[in-house]
Amino acid sequence: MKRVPAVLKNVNIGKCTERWTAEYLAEQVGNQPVKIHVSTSTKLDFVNKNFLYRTLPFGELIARAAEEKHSNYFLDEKEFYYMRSLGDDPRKDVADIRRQFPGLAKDITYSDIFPEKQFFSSVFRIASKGLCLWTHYDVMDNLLIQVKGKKNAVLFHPNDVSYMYMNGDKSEVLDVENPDLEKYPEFIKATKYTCTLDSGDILFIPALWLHNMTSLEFGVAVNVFWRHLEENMYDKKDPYGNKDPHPAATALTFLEKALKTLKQLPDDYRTFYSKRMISRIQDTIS
Ligand SMILES: O=C(O)CCC(=O)C(=O)O
Ligand SMILES: [Fe+2]
Repeated sequence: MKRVPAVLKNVNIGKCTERWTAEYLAEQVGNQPVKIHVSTSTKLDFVNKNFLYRTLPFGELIARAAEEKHSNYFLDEKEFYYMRSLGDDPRKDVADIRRQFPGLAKDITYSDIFPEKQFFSSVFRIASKGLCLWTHYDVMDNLLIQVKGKKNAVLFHPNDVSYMYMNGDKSEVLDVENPDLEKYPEFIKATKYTCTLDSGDILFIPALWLHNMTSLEFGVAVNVFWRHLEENMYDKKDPYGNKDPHPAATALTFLEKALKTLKQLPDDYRTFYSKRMISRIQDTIS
């Protein structure tokens, strides 16, 4: 399989496309508590933390995420909601819709695009209309199944990562449509790939491709992550599927150590040796 992003249309994903109305979801799942992000802004900002973590009964979350003005709210009658499902023990376990939402899992079939033994997690996602999740990368290959609601997706090739002002797995450029180019001048060099997903569409997001999503309508999605590399490459304690593969994580730690070590030198020497290091790294890039 060619590992480039693609939108798959007209794939049979089961009964979910007809069944998953807000009412049906609430009825099937009931009132089990779910962790959510709540914000008065549509653009979640992980730098300035413009959102709260809260817990709601699932039925209540669905009702609120499907409406635009709320009579019950945390911050404001027009607040926005985002749910990303978690594992049984969120610090250790990965999300698996078959375990946390068995009443819904029966309605969705993901195609046999990868062998079950490479399965990593399946994440149930609910979003208010308008909500935009920050640009980030995941370390697994991913099928994002947009069951209900239109969604805009923006993707960037992994080779553009140096223009993305990364902070761990997230980009500090929060508004990729109107970026602050004084603060992020290199971002202009990044190529944006965009698409709109309709209800029932599937987006293939290969590992390391940066992406962000904006829900144009109340959105219900399930995404499935699976391993592309050998199992032993991945961090065993990675509930979100965003920890860098072992060799990458180790190399990044060495780099931080190297930078700290160079600090012992006066500026002109540090610059000289930094440039030598950059040349060595440059040589390894294919
Ligand atoms: O659809 C979303 O809200 C985010 C999806 C995402 O980041 C993913 O599937 O990896
Ligand atoms: Fe993602």
